[in-house]
Amino acid sequence: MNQTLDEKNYLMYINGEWVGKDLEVLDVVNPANGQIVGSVPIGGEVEANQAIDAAYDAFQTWSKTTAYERASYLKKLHELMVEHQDELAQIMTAEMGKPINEARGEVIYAAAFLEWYAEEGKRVYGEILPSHMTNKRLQVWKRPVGVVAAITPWNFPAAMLTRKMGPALAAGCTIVIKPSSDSPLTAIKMLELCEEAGFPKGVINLVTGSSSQIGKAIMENEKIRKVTFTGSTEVGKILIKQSAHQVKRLSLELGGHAPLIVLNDANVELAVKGAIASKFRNAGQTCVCANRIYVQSGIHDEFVEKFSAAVNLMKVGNGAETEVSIGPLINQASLEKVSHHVEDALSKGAKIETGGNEISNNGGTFYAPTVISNVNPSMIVMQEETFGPVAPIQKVETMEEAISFANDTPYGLAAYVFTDSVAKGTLLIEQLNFGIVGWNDGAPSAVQAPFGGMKESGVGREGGREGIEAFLETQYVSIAIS
Ligand SMILES: NC(=O)c1ccc[n+]([C@@H]2O[C@H](COP(=O)([O-])OP(=O)(O)OC[C@H]3O[C@@H](n4cnc5c(N)ncnc54)[C@H](O)[C@@H]3O)[C@@H](O)[C@H]2O)c1
Ligand SMILES: O=C[C@H](O)CS(=O)(=O)O
Repeated sequence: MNQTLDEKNYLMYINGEWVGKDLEVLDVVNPANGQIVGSVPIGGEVEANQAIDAAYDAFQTWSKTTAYERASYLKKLHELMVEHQDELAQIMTAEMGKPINEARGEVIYAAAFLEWYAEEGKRVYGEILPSHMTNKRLQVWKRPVGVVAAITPWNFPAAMLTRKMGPALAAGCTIVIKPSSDSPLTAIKMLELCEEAGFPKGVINLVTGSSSQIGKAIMENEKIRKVTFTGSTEVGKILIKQSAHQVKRLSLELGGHAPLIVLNDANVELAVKGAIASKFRNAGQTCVCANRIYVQSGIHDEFVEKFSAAVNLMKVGNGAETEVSIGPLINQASLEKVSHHVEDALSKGAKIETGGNEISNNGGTFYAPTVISNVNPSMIVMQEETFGPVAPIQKVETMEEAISFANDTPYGLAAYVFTDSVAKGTLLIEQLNFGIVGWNDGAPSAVQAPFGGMKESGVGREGGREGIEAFLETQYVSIAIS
């Protein structure tokens, strides 16, 4: 079934059927101009449990297929994503504002998880253990954990979906997906491609609507053995509490507050380029983007000047225009939060180097790419996730001072260091409490690498070998042979 972008009413996908046409609908709004680009059914507990039942029934068969059979479906879906790259990117830009070139890149990055895990599923090895007794044989098996619920955020609507779907399906699990109500259309298009790829009914299901009701059903239905969540730390903590009564397996990819450290011996041009790449991706609405920048005093003024000059070249506008590099924030609440962070910083002595203002443009929620200097730790922008195009810069005297400031946060997702000294870079990595570190690299994410955070940035990893372990249970078997 093909629902083009201009069709207003999209549907959910449960047990191989497009359903929900009689339900109340939720409008999806383009943040660049406030126009409605589609509507989705407001599903709740009933629809969520129908999807869970379908996934449970399908698991009985899907879990018994070979990794090679499952890989063939995943590779077909990968091909379809690449084939439909432009359409997926246009839907993504229309519903959440990401500049079209970034959206196109996300589609390919997202598809890569399917291709990588299609192969990784074939390498889920067990073990034969040396026995301690002549009459025993010891084995270790890896089993699919069961029915998985995946709850995804709005900011990377394709990649956060395939980073879960890929390993879960490759491991032999079936899945119920709940996308963000801010960006459900990308997920719906993905399910159309899943249907085209020929996945058996019930293996992949999509429910849209009330996050609290759908979440309640997910956390209360015993058929769900694993919940994989990507989103804010606040919601992650709710899910941790809800998971306790059934000891549901959880993977949590949560919020971040990345420090970016530039030492005196850094290549300044490279540091500026890396800081731009990290900070302004998706208009700063990225979990791993630099949220605070610490620059050593010896090159501070040069960095601020060159960084601000580069930011001034950025074009703000509707992401559908290829020359636009900064799209809108996802909604009015996000715009107000970003404004509040900047106003708070200014009230505490920060200086605007460039930007610092909302942009009124055709009804969209735009904020100018902004650089503020003379910041200090008392400012909200240096403590809470801004999730916007604001780069606060604090001058530091020593590397040790930078490390102390960098680690002074409940988050531990990503950090960035720019130095050409192997000794200093090594010491920085060893002392920074973050799950992902870019050394002279503002864009470290890769499908083959473990992605995830320490402290309140999450539990577990997605991507890489660890990413499929999240969907497996280990079973130890002791066989007495006489
Ligand atoms: N660590 C990562 O890999 C990663 C990746 C992307 C985004 N994020 C984080 O996600 C946040 C931005 O995404 P967001 O605004 O969509 O986050 P969010 O926490 O508001 O929502 C995430 C998902 O959870 C759902 N949800 C909300 N309340 C729920 C509840 N009570 N029960 C069940 N589901 C519920 C939402 O509908 C959405 O689908 C930021 O904090 C960002 O740092 C982290
Ligand atoms: O927003 C969070 C994403 O996980 C960022 S990335 O695309 O994985 O780098």
